[in-house]
Amino acid sequence: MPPQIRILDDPETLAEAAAARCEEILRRAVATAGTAHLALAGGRTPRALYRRLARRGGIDWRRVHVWFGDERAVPFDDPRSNYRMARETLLEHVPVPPAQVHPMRARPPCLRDDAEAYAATLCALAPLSALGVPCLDLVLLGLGADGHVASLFPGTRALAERDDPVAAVDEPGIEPPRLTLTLPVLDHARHLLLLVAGEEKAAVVRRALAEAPRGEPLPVQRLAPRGTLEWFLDAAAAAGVPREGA
Ligand SMILES: O=C1O[C@H](COP(=O)(O)O)[C@@H](O)[C@H](O)[C@H]1O
Repeated sequence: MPPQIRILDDPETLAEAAAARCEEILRRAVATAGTAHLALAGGRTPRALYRRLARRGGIDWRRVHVWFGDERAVPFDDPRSNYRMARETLLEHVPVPPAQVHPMRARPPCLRDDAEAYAATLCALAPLSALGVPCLDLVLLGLGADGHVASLFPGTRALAERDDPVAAVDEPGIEPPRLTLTLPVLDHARHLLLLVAGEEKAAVVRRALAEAPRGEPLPVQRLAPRGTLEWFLDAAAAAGVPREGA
């Protein structure tokens, strides 16, 4: 299925539209399966979305499992922690049972053990494909200016991981080290929402969506989703993307 691209006027409108779409997907998953599995993005872009999601009344959070797409190897109270950001903007404002929130522990020098432990919990609680890959209902992603999604950075080993659902990202140039979901898990999600805002992302968005492929594909271009992929862009990030009818 080709990606769907939605261009919203500004970050606030983007957050509102993405919140409505998340609510719709989570409601449908709960209605269908009784439980929904959601993976959160970190970084700056999703904060406004999480604040809006916390205020929407249509999600039965008691039936949602909350996972993380990636995490930095910092304590959970560190300002760089994706879990801390999600807790402050969303999780402490909704009635999700604590046992259904699954922060990623990333503690060097045990990063590989932490990756294995997270993968084991994910595989135990989420539905699995015939090949044993976790199938999450909704995975939220951001996009780095270098084209990274989750913590799948250009040129890193984690980007090439095809077997393990969770990988350690501990290589020169990545500071602090991280844990990340891998491409097979992202590709098996029923819905991927990619949120991108700000003029500093316009060049990477243009390269990913509007330019002829050149050189090594960006991490975001390595996505091969079995489900839907929806891009939510604000006008600044979408500056180089041709508009329909333009
Ligand atoms: O490092 C990260 O970056 C991406 C993009 O973050 P943003 O601040 O530019 O929105 C994010 O999706 C990822 O979770 C985070 O760890």
